[in-house]
Amino acid sequence: MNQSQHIEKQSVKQTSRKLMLDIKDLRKSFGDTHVLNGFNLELYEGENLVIMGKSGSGKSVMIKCLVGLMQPDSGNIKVMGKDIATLNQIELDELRTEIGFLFQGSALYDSMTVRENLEFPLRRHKHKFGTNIDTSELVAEALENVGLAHTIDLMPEELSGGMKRRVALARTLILRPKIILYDEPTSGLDPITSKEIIELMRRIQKQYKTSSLIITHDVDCARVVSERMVLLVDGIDYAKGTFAELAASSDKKVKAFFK
Ligand SMILES: Nc1ncnc2c1ncn2[C@@H]1O[C@H](COP(=O)(O)OP(=O)(O)OP(=O)(O)O)[C@@H](O)[C@H]1O
Repeated sequence: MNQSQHIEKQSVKQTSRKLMLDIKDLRKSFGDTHVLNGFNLELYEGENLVIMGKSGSGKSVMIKCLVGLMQPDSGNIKVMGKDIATLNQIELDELRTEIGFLFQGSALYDSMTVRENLEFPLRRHKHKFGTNIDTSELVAEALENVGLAHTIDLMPEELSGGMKRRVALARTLILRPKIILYDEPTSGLDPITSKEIIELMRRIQKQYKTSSLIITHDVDCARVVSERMVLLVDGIDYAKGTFAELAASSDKKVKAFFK
């Protein structure tokens, strides 16, 4: 039993929905630094779940454990029902193809056109689509979905910051992931471009029915995009609930996120 003060008056009934991610009692320390002290998280099918935590609170460590890049000290992680600790490398790689990443540094390859940037993951994951796939059709469709069909033959240097982020999202979507992990999707963007990216994330989630885990410091992004939120404080899931529920909390540590 951890000492978290869950705020769980969730209006949406989650029990009947499929669990895409299920993290239980995750613990990870580096020497004397206890980063995760019993962190729990559930991501349901089709949901947008936002995680907020101060810088250095362990969000990246949690994501690394989640995708099998870091070994937790203890705890249990299930991705679409599969306990990742029991998977061999091939099974883990296969499971990772179901997860799309949009990280802060999801840079495009500068020496490749937009088209080539999008074809790249398709070539790497050919087995998922079969050998007869029409890559040009998939690339065109993915770009269309982020409103950038006209950029297909441009080089990344010819795109604005917001356009690059949208192309990176198209590159993630082209593999049809069931889960998308977003790490600070709006960082470094001006408010208007941030808003466009947030709108796009919402639209994509509806259109593709993906389940999304979104790490952000951006309160506006959290308000617009989240159905539920988890606050990571002191290495635990300190508070959970909708944006409105958490924003109305009188708890000092929760309030600090909404100032
Ligand atoms: N490989 C590692 N070895 C030692 N300490 C580490 C390692 N990885 C992370 N840490 C420590 O774990 C803590 C959490 O780091 P983490 O990168 O997960 O924070 P974060 O919440 O993602 O921060 P930010 O919002 O700034 O990206 C930090 O104190 C960091 O120094």
